[in-house]
Amino acid sequence: MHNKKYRIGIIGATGFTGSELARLLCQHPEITIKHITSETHKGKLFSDLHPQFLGILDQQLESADVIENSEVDVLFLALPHGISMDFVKKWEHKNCKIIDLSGDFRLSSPEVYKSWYQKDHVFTKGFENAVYGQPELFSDQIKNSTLVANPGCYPTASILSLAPLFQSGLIVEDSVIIDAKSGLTGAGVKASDTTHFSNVNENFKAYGLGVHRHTVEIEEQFSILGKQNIQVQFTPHLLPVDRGILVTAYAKTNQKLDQESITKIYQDFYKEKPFVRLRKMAPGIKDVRGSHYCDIFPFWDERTQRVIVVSAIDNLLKGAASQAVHNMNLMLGFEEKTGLQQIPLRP
Ligand SMILES: NC(=O)C1=CN([C@@H]2O[C@H](COP(=O)(O)OP(=O)(O)OC[C@H]3O[C@@H](n4cnc5c(N)ncnc54)[C@H](OP(=O)(O)O)[C@@H]3O)[C@@H](O)[C@H]2O)C=CC1
Ligand SMILES: CC(=O)N[C@@H](CCC(=O)OP(=O)(O)O)C(=O)O
Repeated sequence: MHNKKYRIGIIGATGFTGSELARLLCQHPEITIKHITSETHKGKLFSDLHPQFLGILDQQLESADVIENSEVDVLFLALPHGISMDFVKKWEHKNCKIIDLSGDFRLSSPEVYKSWYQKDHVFTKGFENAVYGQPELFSDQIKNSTLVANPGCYPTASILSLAPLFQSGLIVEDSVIIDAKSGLTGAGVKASDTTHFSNVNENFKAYGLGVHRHTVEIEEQFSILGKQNIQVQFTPHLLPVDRGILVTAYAKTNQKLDQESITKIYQDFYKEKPFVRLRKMAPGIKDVRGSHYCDIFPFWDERTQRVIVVSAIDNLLKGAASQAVHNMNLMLGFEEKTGLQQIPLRP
């Protein structure tokens, strides 16, 4: 393992996405994990915190400060938004590629960031070279980038659900409604009232109505694809399951379509995208659980003359960690599927 070529650091390895990154990267043939960090648990072994790694990754957790003078080829930031930007700033002059899993560099400007995250950005220069890391849309830019802003989980499922229709110019601009549901790991490893067992178990509720920060992330990407300013109605919901996101997206089109034509548009758009699978019926979250796949079913409703697209991802993988590894593969010039061919875990 130690003669592998590329050295990796994971900052924030104790969180949900950080430990998923470690799981994927342990099995990646081209890299070696040089550093994994934690502030709260520094000094402990990773496998003491996460027993599933016993005998596989018994590496010591270090403080992020300690590794500042070390050399790595790729640094993954699996940190809360508002904190990642400090690290990007600190590592600016290092000769290493950064993949940030937070929302700190996903938006178009520090001003947009401030209005949706209610926080001043401390590293506005980062917006000049950050690339939005959606491999199905921006693989050429990702290949040449040094700072990738890994997309959010809801945005990944939402953007992939309607991208082919926006790109084809077929969507009526103010008609999009995105109804999204996420498993609990989307809320991070720290327990809260929202994630308390009795508040979640056998419950199901909407949150963030009209104000969720992923709304603007989705709108900005649709605006790029559709070449006009797009607004969407986006409502997230909390599902009482560990992992998974299901998006149901509704839109009006400016031309009459039918099932055959809509299927063809999606087949053409995703024909060389190995991790988007087009389905013949609506997918469920278990169909993609534990994998890097995004399953999509585009449906034309002849009666209402509306398109309904259902997409499913694993929020911790295609919505975060495996998407970050996909971006790393592109940035380092590996075959894009390397280390990412896990078969979904059912039942
Ligand atoms: N969960 C999900 O489904 C998704 C998450 N994301 C994004 O990915 C990022 C990580 O998410 P997730 O893994 O869920 O988050 P978690 O809350 O599970 O983990 C975050 C980790 O960051 C570390 N951390 C917190 N504060 C600091 C700090 N001040 N300095 C250094 N380290 C710190 C903590 O480790 P320690 O206390 O050990 O130092 C913690 O384990 C977030 O920005 C999130 O929004 C994106 C898409 C999906
Ligand atoms: C279920 C749940 O709480 N999900 C999180 C989003 C997941 C996430 O971490 O997204 P970012 O990377 O953009 O922060 C939320 O709604 O805030």
